[in-house]
Amino acid sequence: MPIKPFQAESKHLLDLMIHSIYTHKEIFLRELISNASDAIDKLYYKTLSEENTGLNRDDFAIRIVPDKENRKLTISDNGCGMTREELETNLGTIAKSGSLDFKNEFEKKPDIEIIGQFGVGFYSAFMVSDHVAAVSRAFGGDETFRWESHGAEGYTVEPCEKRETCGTDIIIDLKPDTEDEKYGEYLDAYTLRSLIKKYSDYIRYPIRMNVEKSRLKEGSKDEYESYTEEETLNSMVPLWRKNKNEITKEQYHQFYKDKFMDYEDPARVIHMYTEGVATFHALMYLPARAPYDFYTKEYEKGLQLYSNGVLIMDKCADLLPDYFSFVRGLVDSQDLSLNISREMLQHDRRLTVIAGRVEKKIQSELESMLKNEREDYEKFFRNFGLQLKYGVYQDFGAHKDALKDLLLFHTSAGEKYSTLAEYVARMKEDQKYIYYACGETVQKVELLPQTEAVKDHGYEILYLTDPIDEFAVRVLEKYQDKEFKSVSADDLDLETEEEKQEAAKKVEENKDMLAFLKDALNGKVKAVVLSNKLKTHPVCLTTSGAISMEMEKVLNSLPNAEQDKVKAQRVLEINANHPVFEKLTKLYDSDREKLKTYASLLYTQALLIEGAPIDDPVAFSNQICSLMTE
Ligand SMILES: Nc1ncnc2c1ncn2[C@@H]1O[C@H](COP(=O)(O)OP(=O)(O)OP(=O)(O)O)[C@@H](O)[C@H]1O
Repeated sequence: MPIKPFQAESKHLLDLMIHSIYTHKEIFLRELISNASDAIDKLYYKTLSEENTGLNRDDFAIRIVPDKENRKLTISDNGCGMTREELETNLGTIAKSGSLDFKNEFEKKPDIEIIGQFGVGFYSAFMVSDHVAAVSRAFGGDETFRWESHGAEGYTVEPCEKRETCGTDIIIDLKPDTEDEKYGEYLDAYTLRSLIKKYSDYIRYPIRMNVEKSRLKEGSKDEYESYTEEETLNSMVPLWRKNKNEITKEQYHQFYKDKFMDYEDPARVIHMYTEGVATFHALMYLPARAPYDFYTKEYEKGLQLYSNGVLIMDKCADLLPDYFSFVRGLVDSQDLSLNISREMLQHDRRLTVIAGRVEKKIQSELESMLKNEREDYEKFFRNFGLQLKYGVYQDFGAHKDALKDLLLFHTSAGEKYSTLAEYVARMKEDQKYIYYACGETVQKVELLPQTEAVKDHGYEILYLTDPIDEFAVRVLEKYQDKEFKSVSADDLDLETEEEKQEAAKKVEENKDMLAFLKDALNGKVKAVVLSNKLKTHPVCLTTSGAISMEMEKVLNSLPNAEQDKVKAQRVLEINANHPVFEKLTKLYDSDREKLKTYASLLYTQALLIEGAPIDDPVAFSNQICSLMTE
């Protein structure tokens, strides 16, 4: 029999398994049992959709056969089985949808993380064995084939003695025991039983094993005899259908990690049962960190949908609003028909009711987390807060009321995150607005000259550092009747009447020079004005109209922004109390050519402070140099 080589990725993975120092080798059993259960599931679907399959749900089972004498462990199922071709493609290659991601991640991680993250499936058998065989007969097929491999060099497939029913036996020869690893333990009934309880208790088909027992000999009072009896080792009740108080935290977490391929425990478990218009169980999780593809187009949101314990859809997107797309989990309802099509499902009123309940539950869990486990919530928010902010903005603000209290912001008050309610509670008595300032990072926003006057009044400022933030705040408009106001707005309303009059006087006195500066800037700004925001800095840029500088940056960075670039209407503000201003007024009287250069310099400086691109960096540098050499 010629040995066929494994596909490159498979070989890589196999090598990893064979030389694994992974401490949880026992998971091989879970992986093989879950494959067996998947294979039965596939066949079970057939019994639902096709008539006269001759199959009966009660006949389905997984069998574990330990053979101590020959150091073999067999995991058998009477599921769909595999044809010769399927044995080759399924076991000779990594055909999983995640294989590409696997390839990319492969190089970077130690084996522990790979094993945990990808649920390496069938090949995990090679962690405990040097020789693995799969004997399989496909449903509807007449022949049985034997796939076998001694490891990374390749595998063979050949016909063999016919199995009685369709299904697969995975036969593994356990490695010899070493000082550190007692592979023989996997033949021990006690070990097998506890591993199955630990990892595979919720498998929906019975996992059976012949167990040695002893009993009093008939007619005897003290003589015992041993006998074997087949026992079902798993309780079969899906975890989500059990009572909360019967489930340990570890079980919840293990279930999550197995099912959703995460190697970290989840941040939170949400388990609910509802009766009434829609009766359903839901088991949902907040991941501890955003999946690597979460903020990409590839990420698909959705909950698994079960009808009475049978999976009918893997990612039912209609069950989750976009702003909760990070939630992983499942919904199981007896009200939904097994054969319901995707199209029909979308219009199913019960599904809408379920989605509504699920959404409310997630919201209230997040609220309670924010209130009672602040640190956890902040960690959650760092991962997924962006999604909530998109939610506020989405659909013209339709969901803003549900989400506004879940938002956190950095503020000028210190390092801690703040909710809007906390900000408002701290507002000074005479403070009319919720002030905000935008920039790339907290450090950069902190340095913005525009924040000077607001801070000078002792008012706190929200620091908006994500591109979506300002859009979200604009959609919110108000919080507890307090309007949001950008520190760059021209109507900050911070001055007293007296200060206002004085400012108006100064504007009047300098209006010709301001008009000259504006002209000198050649259409780059809508106006040049005397600032009411600056204390120590000479200039800053603000905007008039709906588009701010930050929004200009965001909108122009969108993929389709190439043709119609958005431009904020810029206003150059000058600090009349700064020595530079005095210089400007002098130049207005003595050297207007030079004043033009100064106007250009000040404008470029303001752009730099704002983190906006400057038109001509070389000209700017030349201007500075000629000033230096004057
Ligand atoms: N007992 C079995 N009966 C029928 N097909 C099987 C059985 N075990 C494995 N297979 C087939 O081999 C394929 C590869 O199995 P493997 O465990 O490596 O990956 P997977 O089950 O697809 O993914 P994962 O285990 O990571 O969820 C399966 O997708 C399935 O088609």
